[in-house]
Formats: sequence, structure tokens, C-alpha cells
Amino acid sequence: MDDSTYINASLPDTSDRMLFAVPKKGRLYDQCLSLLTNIGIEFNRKPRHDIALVSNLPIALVFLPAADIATYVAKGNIDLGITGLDIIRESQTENDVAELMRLGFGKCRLQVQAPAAIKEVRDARDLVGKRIVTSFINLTKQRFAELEGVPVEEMTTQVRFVSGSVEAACGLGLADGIVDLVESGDTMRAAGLHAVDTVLDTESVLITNRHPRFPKLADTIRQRVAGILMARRYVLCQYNIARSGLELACAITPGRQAPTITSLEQEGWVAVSVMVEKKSLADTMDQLRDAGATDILVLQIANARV
Ligand SMILES: Nc1ncnc2c1ncn2[C@@H]1O[C@H](COP(=O)(O)OP(=O)(O)OP(=O)(O)O)[C@@H](O)[C@H]1O
Ligand SMILES: O=P(O)(O)OC[C@H]1O[C@H](OP(=O)(O)OP(=O)(O)O)[C@H](O)[C@@H]1O
Repeated sequence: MDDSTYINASLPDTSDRMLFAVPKKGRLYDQCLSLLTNIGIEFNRKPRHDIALVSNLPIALVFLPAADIATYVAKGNIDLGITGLDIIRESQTENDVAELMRLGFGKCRLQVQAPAAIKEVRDARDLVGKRIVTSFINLTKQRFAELEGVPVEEMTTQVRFVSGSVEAACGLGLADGIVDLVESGDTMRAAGLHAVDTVLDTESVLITNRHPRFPKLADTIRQRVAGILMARRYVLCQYNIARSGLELACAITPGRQAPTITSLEQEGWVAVSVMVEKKSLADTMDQLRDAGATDILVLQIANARV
């Protein structure tokens, strides 16, 4: 029985539905569920069931370990999925999946880490020929082979797999260094480690098989996700300004495409409506004020299509 027979046998009522895989637990789970809600996907997941039929679209959600999603999508068992870039690279599926969009959450770094107390190890090169423990065996071997300047088969560094709690390996005497994900750095510091190299910057991505079975539906989901990401990134800013100050104001707020300008019932004045990135909003409002804008209002964007 091959992989496709197995998955189809376990999904008897889903043959006419696009299979959309999301992590069943872990760091990406909450953000994925929130994204699904925001893009209008309605479903009812029964306790302990890993498949949920979507009630308002011909989609079945499949809850899988994040680490397996890229492989399922690459092999075509699953049509669309959300997982980490790190997982795509580690499972060597980048040629078999199409990355539709980076999702802006699950951001962290895959780093080589060593005991901070061992002063001789300041750089990943200091770990060449030593013992490394990781859950990312392929990426780690590639990195150390690169450092050694030899093919993976000829490298002297010993890379060993553990499935979790990687940070404990040095303290327990199993490794001289580890390769693991770091976000805040709290886990690494608590284990007495420090980073000596970054192998990869990662975040969650929306992926599809290179030969999708439901291209139109996959594109609809892509567009909905793009709209939500844009709505999260921008606000709508409205203000009034004298025509004499309009050129400067438009330079401060060029918008995504261009500002919308309407006449006010007051000679020589216009109203401007424009999208502004949230991260620069406070500065932008100060600059608009200095440029003579009045009644500067900021409105949240609930959703969008771009
Ligand atoms: N600290 C973190 N900050 C942000 N994203 C992370 C972090 N740790 C992991 N990720 C992302 O989430 C993905 C899944 O990691 P997570 O630790 O949640 O795995 P998991 O599914 O719970 O499996 P495991 O049982 O091996 O821990 C990672 O591949 C990575 O893309
Ligand atoms: O830099 P930090 O913010 O401390 O995050 C890093 C930790 O997060 C991940 O593990 P997670 O907590 O998801 O659990 P896991 O060890 O079970 O994978 C990763 O494997 C690190 O251990």
C-alpha cells in the first residue's frame, strides 16, 4: 500500500474536497486557527479527530504535525498547507512545493549553539569535528559540510538526531554543540548556551503542491490570506490639508498605490484617504501634523482584497 492509498483510505468523504493541512499543535497552532477564522473558513473539529470538513467551502482541514506537512504537500497527498520554512528546507521538499506566501508568524532562527561557559567555542568553526545534536539533521550536516569545505559524506563532524529537548544535550554530555530554533533566546540561555552561527531565518509559509488539484480554490485561499495580512499591516489614515500642503503630505503618505483625494466644501482644502503601515504610523502622524494636516483620523482595516 503506497502513501496515497493510505491517506485516501483514511479520508473516505474528502475526494471532492481540497485538503488543507495545518499544524495540529505547537508554536504555529494558535496563529493558524486565528488565520483560518479570519479568512472565513468555518469548521467543527470533533475531539481527537484530525480531519474537519469545512462547512462553507469544498475544503477538508487536516491537522498534522508541522514537521510532516511539507512532505505530504510535496507528495501530493495534501493540496495546500501551512508549515515552517525550516521544515521545508529540512525535509528537502523545496523543489516539490510552491511557496505561495510568507505568513509573518512563527518567525525564529535555526542556530548553532554552544555552552556559553566554554570560552574556546566562539564560532561554529570551533565545533568542526565535534559532536552536534539536533532535530534538523539535514540542515545541520549541510552547514557543517560547508564549514569543513567537503561533501557531507566526508565530513568529520558527528551529527546526531534527537526529537526534542535538544537544548539539554550539551549539559547531559551528549554533545559539544546543538542546532535548534531560537526565538526569544530564553530556552537557550536557560540551558547555558549561546548562539555561534545562524543556519536559517524561518517563518511560517503557505505552500501548495506544484501540480495542485484545485488551483482556483487554492488561489482564492491565497488571496484571502493576502488580504488578511495586508489588513494586519496597514491602517486607513484620513486627514484634511490645504492644497498648498498637498504635495508634501502625499510624499509623507504615498499609500500602497496612491492617496485618494477629494475636495472639501471649503475653498483651497482637500481630504486625503490613504493606507499607512502600522509600524510607522506614529511618526507619519507627527509629520502630517507638521505639514499642516488637520483632523488626522486612523481607522482599522478589518479585511481586504489586494
Ligand atoms: N520558538 C519559536 N518561535 C517561533 N516559531 C517557532 C518556535 N519554535 C518553533 N517554531 C516554528 O514552529 C514549527 C513547529 O515547531 P514546534 O516546536 O511547535 O513543533 P511541534 O509540532 O510542537 O513538534 P515537537 O513535538 O517536535 O515540538 C517549527 O518548525 C518552526 O517553524
Ligand atoms: O528562543 P525561545 O523563545 O525560548 O524559543 C525556542 C524554543 O522554542 C522551540 O521549542 P518549543 O518551546 O516550541 O517546544 P519543543 O522543545 O517541545 O519543540 C525550540 O525548539 C526551542 O526550544
